[in-house]
Amino acid sequence: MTDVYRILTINPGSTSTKIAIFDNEKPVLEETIRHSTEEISKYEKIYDQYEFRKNVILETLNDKGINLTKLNAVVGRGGLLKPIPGGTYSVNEKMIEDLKVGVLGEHASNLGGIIANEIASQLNIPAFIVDPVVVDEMDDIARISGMPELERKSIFHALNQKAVARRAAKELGKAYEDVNLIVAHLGGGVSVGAHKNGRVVDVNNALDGEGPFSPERSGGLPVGDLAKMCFSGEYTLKDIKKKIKGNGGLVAYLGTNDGREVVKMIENGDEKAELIYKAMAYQVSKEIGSLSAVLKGKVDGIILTGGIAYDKMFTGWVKERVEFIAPIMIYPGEDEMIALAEGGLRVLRGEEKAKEYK
Ligand SMILES: Nc1ncnc2c1ncn2[C@@H]1O[C@H](COP(=O)(O)OP(=O)(O)OP(=O)(O)O)[C@@H](O)[C@H]1O
Ligand SMILES: CCCC(=O)O
Repeated sequence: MTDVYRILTINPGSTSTKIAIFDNEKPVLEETIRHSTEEISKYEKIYDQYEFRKNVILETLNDKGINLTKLNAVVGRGGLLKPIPGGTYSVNEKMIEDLKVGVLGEHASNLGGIIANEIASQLNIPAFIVDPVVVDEMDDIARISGMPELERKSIFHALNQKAVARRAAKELGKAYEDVNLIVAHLGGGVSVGAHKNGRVVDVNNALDGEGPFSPERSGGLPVGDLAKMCFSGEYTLKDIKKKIKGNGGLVAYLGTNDGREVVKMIENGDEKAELIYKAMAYQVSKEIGSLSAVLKGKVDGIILTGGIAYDKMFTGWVKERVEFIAPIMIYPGEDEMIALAEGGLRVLRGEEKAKEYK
């Protein structure tokens, strides 16, 4: 009987691949392998990066003297699969197929399950993914957009949102299933979710033009004007998509996706930077307010997380607008690596059965 489970976790992001080794919940290795634009931009599709990313992971583990045969499981961040409820999933053939083709689109995390599976199958141990970006627990009422051809989709920072929500529930002395929380993940993308008794019943699609604008995404837009722009003949579909995701938000207004740069601009007296950064906080606050209506005002806590939650000026602006709703809890950064390990551990310990992706 194994007391200590050793788990390798893999989290591929747009500019880095994070890996970690955990002995149960204890991290024994945490590495962020950065990828330069030159390294990444030569690959047309996310799947084309597979060999490159797998090799840098294996080289890093080798350099750190990690004996792979001691691993009990490999857990990857799941990608743009078909919509599924939250939880831990065994990697299977169907999942690999969908991740390879990018059944719902291209995202670096599509490689998480594929690489986890490759490493695990060589070692004859299980491979899992946990709470991928397509976790979909939305209420049916939240799917209605106002245009029957377009259904709202749940695509968000599910892994970190669920992890910090569980942490907050614990701090409130309750089970996640017994609380109502609003979680705002403030990263390169921004997602704000209503967690009602353990289910994310409404959340903005953080990848595709919904919710607040973010460091590099436009968020929701005035649609009539957007439609005119699309048919003006000045832009291709690719141009417009890039304006929504990649070159939107802070990048479009201020030329940077780095919140720390914006803070410096404001400290140097840049009034435009202050207006735009404040507008981002204003939109995040409005989104939180709208989700308080989703939860009928019964909100146990509002959680601010992600990289921008390190910035006290930004969280202060949000706090002053929404603290009348519920207590504010700030968890800067993300808990993604430990969340991956914990998802694997719950299954290895028999506390939860791994779900099957169909
Ligand atoms: N102290 C800080 N002050 C202001 N902004 C910060 C600070 N630390 C990090 N950030 C900003 O947080 C953002 C990145 O957040 P995070 O690392 O959560 O995003 P990501 O992992 O790249 O993307 P995503 O969370 O959307 O997957 C960047 O704009 C970064 O500059
Ligand atoms: C949508 C969640 C992940 C991201 O922002 O890239």
